[in-house]
Amino acid sequence: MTHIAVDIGASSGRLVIGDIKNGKLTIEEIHRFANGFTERNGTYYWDIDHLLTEIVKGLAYAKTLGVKRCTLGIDTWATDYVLVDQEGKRVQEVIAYRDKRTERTIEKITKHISKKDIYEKTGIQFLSFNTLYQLYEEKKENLEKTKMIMTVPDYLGYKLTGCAVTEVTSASCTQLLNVKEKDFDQDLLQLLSIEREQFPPFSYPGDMLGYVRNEYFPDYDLPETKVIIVGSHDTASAVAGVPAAEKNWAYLSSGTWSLIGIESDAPIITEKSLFYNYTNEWGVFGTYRFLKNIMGMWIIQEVRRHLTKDYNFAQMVDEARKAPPCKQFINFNDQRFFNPDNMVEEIQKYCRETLQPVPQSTGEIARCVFTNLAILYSLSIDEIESISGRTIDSLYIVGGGSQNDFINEMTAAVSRKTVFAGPSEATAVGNILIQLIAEKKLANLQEGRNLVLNSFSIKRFDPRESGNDALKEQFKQAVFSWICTEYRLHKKN
Ligand SMILES: Nc1ncnc2c1ncn2[C@@H]1O[C@H](COP(=O)(O)OP(=O)(O)O)[C@@H](O)[C@H]1O
Ligand SMILES: C[C@H](O)[C@H](O)[C@@H](O)C(=O)COP(=O)(O)O
Ligand SMILES: [Mg+2]
Repeated sequence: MTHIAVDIGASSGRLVIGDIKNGKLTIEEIHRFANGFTERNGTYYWDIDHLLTEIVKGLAYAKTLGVKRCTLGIDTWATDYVLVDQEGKRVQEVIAYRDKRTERTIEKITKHISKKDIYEKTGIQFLSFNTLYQLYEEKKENLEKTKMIMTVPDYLGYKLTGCAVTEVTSASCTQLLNVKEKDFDQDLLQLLSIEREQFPPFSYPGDMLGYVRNEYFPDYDLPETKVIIVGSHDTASAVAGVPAAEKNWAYLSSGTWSLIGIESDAPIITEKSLFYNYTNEWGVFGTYRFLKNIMGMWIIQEVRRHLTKDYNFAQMVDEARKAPPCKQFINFNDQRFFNPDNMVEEIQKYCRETLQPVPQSTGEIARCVFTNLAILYSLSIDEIESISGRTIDSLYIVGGGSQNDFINEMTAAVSRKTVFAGPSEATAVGNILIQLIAEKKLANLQEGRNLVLNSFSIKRFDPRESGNDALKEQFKQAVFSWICTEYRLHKKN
């Protein structure tokens, strides 16, 4: 039996075939496609039909490779949802989380229920685009027409199999689940005038969803495909794919977003975790992903989009290395960087406002982005250690961003932690691990993680290496200018 992962992030999607051969986990990307949102009449939308078509195309291609039977797992980004009416049709197109409709919604909702109460109920970080806030802004007539509210990965599974579920790792990111009651929180649903029954029954990683209904796709010759529920939230699958063998490790799922955190057997919901805005997204097999969203490679993706010359990401790293040491601190988690019209101009404007040198060249801007992301990662590790009481010995960076050795080196240098980088397709790898466990080819997740460690080349960055001394000097400069920046910002306000 072949196993295929569908991993769709904000910038790209891919189908990856995986299996265990000669004691190693082998993966092969068989189909990759672009993802992204477009603006129509002032609203940002995903193209969900495009994503479904690309999944089916990838399955048809697998058939041409000789795959007659397979299992399939689907993971995507979280928080966005699909409204499905009585006939099984979409009530409206799928709005993207970077849409501006929820810019002020947290303020509106916290007039009815405090942040402290919401956090104590859900343990979920406050992101302006959480499903709770999106549904608050949803047109009432749309919700009245809605029979089922589904997250994006659950909707894709439904369109393939006809089976409707609410997978818990993705559902937890809605900020609607009561972490003690392990179900949707009635107070929050009431605030939205939504019934619990509008969400399909829960499903859990390792459950079987159903078979792809080939009759739904008469134009394609598809393998017999059994869909298995994985960590439907891509970050849940990414964490599952982290090749950690020892204890006291943290992860950084580095893609469009940087998700940095630890795996916990219980939620961590304290005054401090609320203050630093950490979340307790549900993980696979009853774990919790205690983590924080950092703006991530979105920043460099948007910088790249506004450059006059076309660079690939490896070239941007080369340009950064050639540039002089970074002389400015930018808190890229500032909401102004969430979806500005022009990221290059926004970065330069921030530096002017905070009386810092303004980066001009591609290399200067790229170095500024990478340097400041590494600082934010290192600060987060400090926060995680302080909140959890754990000592973090190593940071596993996985996802596309794990290929950025400039950031890997810098993060090791300033965090003083050993950094392991890879696999870049950890999300797809974790997705496949869960399928292998469901198919009894692996006993448990640790066996899977050990297999990943022994199957992929994982780079190691030691904080004590001499090459990092120069970096530490740069960081002293950057952190000093950050302190000055924060002071200037507060003085200004
Ligand atoms: N060769 C590379 N060198 C450095 N960074 C890279 C490279 N390839 C990809 N990246 C980084 O990985 C990011 C995409 O990561 P990925 O995990 O595929 O994102 P997502 O899942 O959000 O679509 C890119 O935005 C880029 O910053
Ligand atoms: C909006 C959420 O925070 C987002 O889903 C994030 O958790 C995530 O899934 C990031 O995935 P990418 O692969 O797009 O970085
Ligand atoms: Mg991703």
